[in-house]
Amino acid sequence: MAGPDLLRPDPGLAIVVMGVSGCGKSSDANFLFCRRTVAAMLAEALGCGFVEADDYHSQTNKDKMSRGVPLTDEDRLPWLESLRDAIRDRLGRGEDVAVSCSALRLGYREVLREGDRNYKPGSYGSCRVKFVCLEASAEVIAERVERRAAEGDHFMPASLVRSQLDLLEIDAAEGITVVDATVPAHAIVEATITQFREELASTAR
Ligand SMILES: Nc1ncnc2c1ncn2[C@@H]1O[C@H](COP(=O)(O)OP(=O)(O)OP(=O)(O)O)[C@@H](O)[C@H]1O
Ligand SMILES: O=C(O)[C@H](O)[C@@H](O)[C@H](O)[C@H](O)CO
Repeated sequence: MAGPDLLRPDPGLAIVVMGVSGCGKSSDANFLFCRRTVAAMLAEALGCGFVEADDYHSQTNKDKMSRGVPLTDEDRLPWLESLRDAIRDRLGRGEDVAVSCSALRLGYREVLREGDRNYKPGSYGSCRVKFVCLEASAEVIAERVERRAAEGDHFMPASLVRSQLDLLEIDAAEGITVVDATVPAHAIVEATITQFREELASTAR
């Protein structure tokens, strides 16, 4: 007879695609003429939910960024907490979820890791919230954001790229995989699924 552990649903896994504005979290992978994010492609491949962090910003935060003023930690906290709650919701139901969020600093990622109710600060390995960081040179990022702003496609101005790059920090102890943001989005998605295959709840097996 199955023991209680076997009757419990698999715990879900949250995979956060992170990095500075313009790194390609919302890459230009065109699918049926729609712009798809790496995280959205990941969600589709896994058959799980998708959370786009930009959708969780208050209008005040968006207006501030549009004016070329970087957000402060105080501006970001309620936004990060709402993302944490969205992650907690999915993991609480035993579901996987793909998230697109800059998550530039360790402190910001710690808020998101609290989406795993069992998370103990610093136990990165056992946390059900994982991060994959897209990285490209400052020149590549600036060029992408300038082009995107010129196309009138996004509220984030190129003038904020420097502040984004200055904030980005990853602690080696976190064990975050840093991915070359100039490779095609589908390759990033495939590598990410391979990396987390064992930990994913019910999909991509
Ligand atoms: N692999 C790529 N090769 C070439 N251009 C890319 C690539 N990935 C993204 N871009 C382009 O770079 C620009 C910025 O990318 P994107 O909007 O995905 O960034 P982002 O990380 O989602 O930024 P933000 O956090 O500001 O939303 C877009 O115009 C996109 O088309
Ligand atoms: O923490 C931040 O400074 C912001 O969240 C930005 O990263 C934006 O969300 C994003 O880059 C614009 O789309």
